[in-house]
Amino acid sequence: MNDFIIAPSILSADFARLGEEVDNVLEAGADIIHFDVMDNHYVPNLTIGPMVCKALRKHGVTADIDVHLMVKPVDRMIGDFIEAGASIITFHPEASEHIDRSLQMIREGGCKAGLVFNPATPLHYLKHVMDKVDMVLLMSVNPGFGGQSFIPGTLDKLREARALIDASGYDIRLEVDGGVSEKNIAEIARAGADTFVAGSAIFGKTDYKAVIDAMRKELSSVR
Ligand SMILES: O=C(CO)[C@@H](O)[C@H](O)COP(=O)(O)O
Ligand SMILES: [Fe+2]
Repeated sequence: MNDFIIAPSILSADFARLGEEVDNVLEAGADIIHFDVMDNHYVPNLTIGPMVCKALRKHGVTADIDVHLMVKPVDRMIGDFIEAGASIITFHPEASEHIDRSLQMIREGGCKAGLVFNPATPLHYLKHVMDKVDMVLLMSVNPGFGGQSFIPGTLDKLREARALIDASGYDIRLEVDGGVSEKNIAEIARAGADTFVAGSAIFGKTDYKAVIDAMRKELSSVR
């Protein structure tokens, strides 16, 4: 994977033209596709499931699909998304009865595994599973909706997560999700993130390439 990864969240795409939207954003320079799964139980919203992931694969999408599970319980969805062609599957530790088992299920299915931390969820869930995660995802908004404002306290939490990852010696990506735009992406990268989810900042504009290029320009000043 690239040093910095830009992952547009299709939550803000036009669902009536989803295949075309995904093609267009990849053509515009996105690295992977962020796929938000909400169940109206763990979070107060309802979105898309494994059938849509499978349909994108059938449509011809070959880029990595980064599935962010906001569902409870999680394990049944893990199997379904492995089967549907997910590349990365992340879940919220509070939503799993057995975090270690859920992580193992993801890797055994051939996908990369990750844990997602809400703004108020402590990072201590990572302590005993560092060897089983490929991705740590910090939410910079409360999960459930696109278009919210970045919570500034996430920057300190990113620094804390970066230190834990570096000290572990494992190859783990640090992703941030919520309120990311070309205006704050450099500051977020300086705090330690290497993977950036952006929904409304990209799909809310007509020229996806211009936004992604602007993000890359900002990131080039960081490393
Ligand atoms: O997981 C979520 C929201 O729960 C996100 O992936 C959002 O879709 C990000 O949207 P923006 O804040 O970038 O508009
Ligand atoms: Fe997300």
